[in-house]
Amino acid sequence: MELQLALDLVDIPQAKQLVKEVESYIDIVEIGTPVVINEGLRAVKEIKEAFPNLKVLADLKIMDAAGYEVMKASEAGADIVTVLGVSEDMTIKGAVEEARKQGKQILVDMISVKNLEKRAQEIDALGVDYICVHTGYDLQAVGKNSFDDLLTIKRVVKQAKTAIAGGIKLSSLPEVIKANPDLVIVGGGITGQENKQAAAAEMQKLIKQGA
Ligand SMILES: O=C([C@H](O)CO)[C@H](O)[C@H](O)COP(=O)(O)O
Repeated sequence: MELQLALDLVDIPQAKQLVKEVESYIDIVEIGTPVVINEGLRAVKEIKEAFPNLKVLADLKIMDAAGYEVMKASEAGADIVTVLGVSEDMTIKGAVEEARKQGKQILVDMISVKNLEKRAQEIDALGVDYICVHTGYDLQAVGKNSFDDLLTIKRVVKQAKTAIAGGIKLSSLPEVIKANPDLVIVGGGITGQENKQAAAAEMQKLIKQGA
């Protein structure tokens, strides 16, 4: 099980400082959608250059023109690029095709997917690398989480790795670990803590011990 740090509400210098603090405790650093909106793919490039040993995920949440966008994110240094599960199969196929050409990976974000069980099976058959259940900020604000959704994809996904994102904190991490996803994505659960290094270290410890 891997740990991904999601960076959403920072600029590039703050992102570098944050990653420096926690780099020994994480496997993947996510350049979050708001960072890409504010800073562009330059943020992906600068973080990959500064931390070549970490995998970098570009959270583009692609909805169309995936081949082109995966190509641009790959050129910037992304190892993994996100595409939305609600997009057309053609879009997801285009993303996978380009990722294969570039030697990169695709994570499909299932945010806002209505029939999760059916769509997860369809997307799994398209050859993506990760399928991720995700409760975004707007639903987190009304108390939702993706723990049941994780159990659903764990049951039906056969090829892809499984991932979970959205509001995961140290207190809820043991419940997530019990469901055994391949990837746990944490933003505010680390970046919102006073001692970010301690939070990341504790999360890595729980993940390594399996609870
Ligand atoms: O993808 C995300 C969100 O849509 C904003 O871009 C976050 O990176 C993801 O939710 C993880 O962050 P936390 O919810 O703060 O753990």
